[in-house]
Amino acid sequence: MQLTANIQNYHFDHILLNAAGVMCQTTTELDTVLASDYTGAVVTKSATPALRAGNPEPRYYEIPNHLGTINSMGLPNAGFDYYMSYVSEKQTTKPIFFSVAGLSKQDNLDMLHQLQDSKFNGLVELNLSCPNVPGKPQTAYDFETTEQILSEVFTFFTKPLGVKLPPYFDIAHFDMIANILNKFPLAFVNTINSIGNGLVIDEDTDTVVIKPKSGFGGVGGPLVKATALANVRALRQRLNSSIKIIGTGGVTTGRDVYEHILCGADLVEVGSQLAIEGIGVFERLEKELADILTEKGYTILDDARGQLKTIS
Ligand SMILES: O=C1NC(=O)NC(C(=O)O)N1
Repeated sequence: MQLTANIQNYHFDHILLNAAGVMCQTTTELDTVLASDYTGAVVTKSATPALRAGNPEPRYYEIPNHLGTINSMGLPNAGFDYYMSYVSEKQTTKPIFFSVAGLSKQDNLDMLHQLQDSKFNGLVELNLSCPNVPGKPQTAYDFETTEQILSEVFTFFTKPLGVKLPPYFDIAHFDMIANILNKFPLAFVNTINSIGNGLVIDEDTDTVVIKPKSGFGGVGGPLVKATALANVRALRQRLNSSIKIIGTGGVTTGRDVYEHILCGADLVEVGSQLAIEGIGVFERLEKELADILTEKGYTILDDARGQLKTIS
């Protein structure tokens, strides 16, 4: 079974990888994802210019009954230079995605200038959708600002760049963000980030389950799958074919991976379920996906990609 994908001249022998934020904050975690025989790549924790402790704990919670997760990490990370030295020294045949999440436009421009001027030969993910920095909006919900940032970025950035988007919930917004993104030579779009500012209550104590922002946090896992699939499908239908799609959100089984592929995803990321199950999730998901493809008569993944049927 051929389970491969390409983004520009990057080839992926496997289509699964971690979602930024999960199992990617330290060199040990990054090495663990890279070393797996069932991942096609790794993405770093979204870096800010300086090291960040992030939000106060508790800031992560696994919702009972396998419903998913809620988090308000607040971009804790070892700082841009830490990840730059990791990617500069790392010998690997697997592509690396370097994720950046500046707290301002200037932060993002500064980090992208450093990446542009560096020897880094992987792909860059501009995270425009973190919902958990108190007082900061999710940039990609502001269409004008998003277009302005991308306009400035592409005056100098020539390496493969993609954006990590928040979920959209309105067809008009799918149209608006796609019209903006199609103006730029993006290598990929990664959709979705967690569904921002959800609220989960502990049924024993009638208390919120995370401390930051009085309990409001990004929701991931099974609870977000329908929204994740819709965003992959809607953007695939609207974006230029040169812009590849990374599908993220709600993946706990090979069937979920397959549904992201049906909607048009080229690569599929695993966040909550990786945090819950550990590195072994990738082998399980790939085997389950391969079984589904075989059952449906496919021998290569490409033939299933985008083949979602509608009702005529
Ligand atoms: O972009 C992000 N999405 C999340 O759900 N959480 C993290 C974070 O809070 O650092 N960042």
